[in-house]
Amino acid sequence: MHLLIPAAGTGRRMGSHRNKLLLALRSQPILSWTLKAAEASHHISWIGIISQPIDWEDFKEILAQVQLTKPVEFIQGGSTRQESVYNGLQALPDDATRVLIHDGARCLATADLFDRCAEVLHDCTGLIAAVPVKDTIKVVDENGIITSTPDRRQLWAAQTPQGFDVKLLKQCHQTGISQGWEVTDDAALFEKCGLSVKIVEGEETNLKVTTPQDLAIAEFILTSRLGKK
Ligand SMILES: Nc1ccn([C@@H]2O[C@H](COP(=O)(O)OP(=O)(O)OP(=O)(O)O)[C@@H](O)[C@H]2O)c(=O)n1
Ligand SMILES: C[C@](O)(CO)[C@H](O)COP(=O)(O)O
Repeated sequence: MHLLIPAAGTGRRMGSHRNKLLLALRSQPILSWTLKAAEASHHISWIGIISQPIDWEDFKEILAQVQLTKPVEFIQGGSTRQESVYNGLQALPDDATRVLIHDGARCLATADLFDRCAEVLHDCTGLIAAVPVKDTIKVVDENGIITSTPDRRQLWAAQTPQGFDVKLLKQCHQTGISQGWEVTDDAALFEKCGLSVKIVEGEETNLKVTTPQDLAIAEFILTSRLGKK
């Protein structure tokens, strides 16, 4: 199974002056943790890191340190996540029929989650990892007034990995470009094209490191998982 890792962001919400994936989490760059999980997955056989050339030197150092046994390629990122994934899809090897896409910033995803998604992807053309929403969610208008309270039983928080049939996802991205759609994940393109996307139970700990608070929480989760050493 081929894996694309969008890693070309800037970390604006982190307030970081560099790519946030270079920030340390338990003394190792955030991206190292994502790569270690991908390395430990039984199903992933090829990794494409979608990233900006300015980060390539640092990312190469991370690769040297993590000592991946799987083939890795750098793919130039775009100015949005959507553009970055588009570039990643064009760079996939010809034999890639299914692809998993996993944010570099979701550095706590386990190898087990990658493997469960890869297994489900044999029998469907679109899936995402997601968890049921625990909060009561309010829909609010521009005046700050609640307009509705959706039934929580139908709400799931989207995560990555997200997995797709490569040919279909390429078509959806192409349609997205021609229609001017701007989306935050690939499942949204699939949905807008009328294609079905299956939910795979994600992991509560699979947070996206977006803000300094997330980094502190990730540190806590990793320390509980690995011990204090
Ligand atoms: N042009 C972009 C923007 C984002 N990403 C990647 O998409 C994932 C999810 O994006 P996000 O957490 O929003 O990362 P940033 O764009 O770095 O953060 P921010 O939006 O706060 O600037 C990250 O792994 C990020 O590196 C990407 O590959 N290309
Ligand atoms: C793909 C994603 O991680 C799913 O939760 C997310 O949509 C990435 O974009 P965001 O704008 O940082 O939420």
